[in-house]
Amino acid sequence: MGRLRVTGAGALRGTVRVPGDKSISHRALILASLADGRSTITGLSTGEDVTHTRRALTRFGVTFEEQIPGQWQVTGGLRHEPDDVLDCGNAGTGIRLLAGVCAGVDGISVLTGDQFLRRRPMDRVAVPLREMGAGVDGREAGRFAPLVIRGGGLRGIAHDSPVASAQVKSSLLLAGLSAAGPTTVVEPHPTRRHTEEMLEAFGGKVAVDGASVTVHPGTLTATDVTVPGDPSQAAFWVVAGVLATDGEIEVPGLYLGYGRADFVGVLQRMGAEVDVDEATGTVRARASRLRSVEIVASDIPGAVDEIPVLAVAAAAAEGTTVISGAAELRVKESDRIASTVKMLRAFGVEAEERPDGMVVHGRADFTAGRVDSHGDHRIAMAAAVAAVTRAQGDTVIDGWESVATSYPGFARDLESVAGAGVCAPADD
Ligand SMILES: O=C(O)C1=C[C@@H](OP(=O)(O)O)[C@@H](O)[C@H](O)C1
Ligand SMILES: C=C(OP(=O)(O)O)C(=O)O
Repeated sequence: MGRLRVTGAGALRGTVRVPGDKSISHRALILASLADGRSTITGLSTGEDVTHTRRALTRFGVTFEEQIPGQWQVTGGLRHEPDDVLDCGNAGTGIRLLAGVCAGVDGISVLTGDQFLRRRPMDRVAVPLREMGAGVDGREAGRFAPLVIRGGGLRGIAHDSPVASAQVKSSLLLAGLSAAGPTTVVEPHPTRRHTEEMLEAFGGKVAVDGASVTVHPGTLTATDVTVPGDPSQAAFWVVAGVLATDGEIEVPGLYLGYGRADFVGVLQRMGAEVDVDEATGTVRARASRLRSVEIVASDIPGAVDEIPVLAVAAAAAEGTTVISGAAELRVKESDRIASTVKMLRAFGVEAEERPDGMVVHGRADFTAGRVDSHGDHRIAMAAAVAAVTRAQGDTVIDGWESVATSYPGFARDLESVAGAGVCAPADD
């Protein structure tokens, strides 16, 4: 198992260019595959999740050619069932969005993933896709992958989603492209709008009205997509800049659209010196004194993947932070309520689980610890931020290899802001 040793550093300074947005990358690959003609995608995420989605799409006969690093030419026209099992790796976004695609094509598709993905709930897409007319089966009556989908002959539905999930919404919108009649999804809280935004760019007919989205069936036309930087990855550097004794970090070129950068507002509520330049998509962070905050249900959809690193910020704040309305965290790559609390405790922080969140008691310094990522990239990266900014001594993070799912160059970027030698592979 891969391990990373991280040493504390007083100063964290510089500019970090994060990888292309993971959510946008999955969608760019899928929509370019469905579209007729050739699309060029520039700045695609280099993470393994997105690579799995690209490879899965080749099973449908779509071709991808990397012209220069990060720039892909896609020849779309996906119409037929895949010729092999689709391995989605660790990617919840990949499997759920592809399930929608598979429901829309005539024939049989089988989708699976790694040991973590096979534990995550799939009934949230299986149930509405069945209602649209697809046959969806899987382990435990379709609750878990591997999933077997018999696609084609769909009808549009109106789905009241019990969970605020952009993956569920997107899965149904993708299936809806080939259904008879419009498909509407209503969410309990509005979530990120990448699928809606990109469907429009590819000539799809989609209408957003608050928490309700409707797609009309139709074909897509190839277009070129430039993938902006991933705000979820930027969050690690922003929190690092805020927590460092001497911190000043900027992250340019980010997607700052709806439902993705709400972590900035949460940090500002905590008293962090963080500002945003919308024109250049830049977020800048400076070392700040933080106070505790309440993070509630309405904060979650726009900061869902940032909760582990926001919990690290809370652990360094004065007072007690309560996070609620975040039960969805239990069904991510790990149970992120349990794994975040365990990670904080490994640094000597007092923290408790709640069924739908956690309580974090802030303290001035962390003790260096040994942390387990639980196979979860966001826990590993949040731990690295805690270790480099606040821990006294060296920290070893077990399961560091999970970081490759979304941010293979994270350790290199950490050295670029904190100094060469601040982290290194560990043997013990
Ligand atoms: O649609 C997406 O790209 C994503 C939606 C979120 O998941 P849910 O839809 O399950 O909330 C998020 O956690 C995930 O990292 C990416
Ligand atoms: C939850 C995540 O991704 P996914 O659901 O695509 O596995 C994530 O990247 O934090």
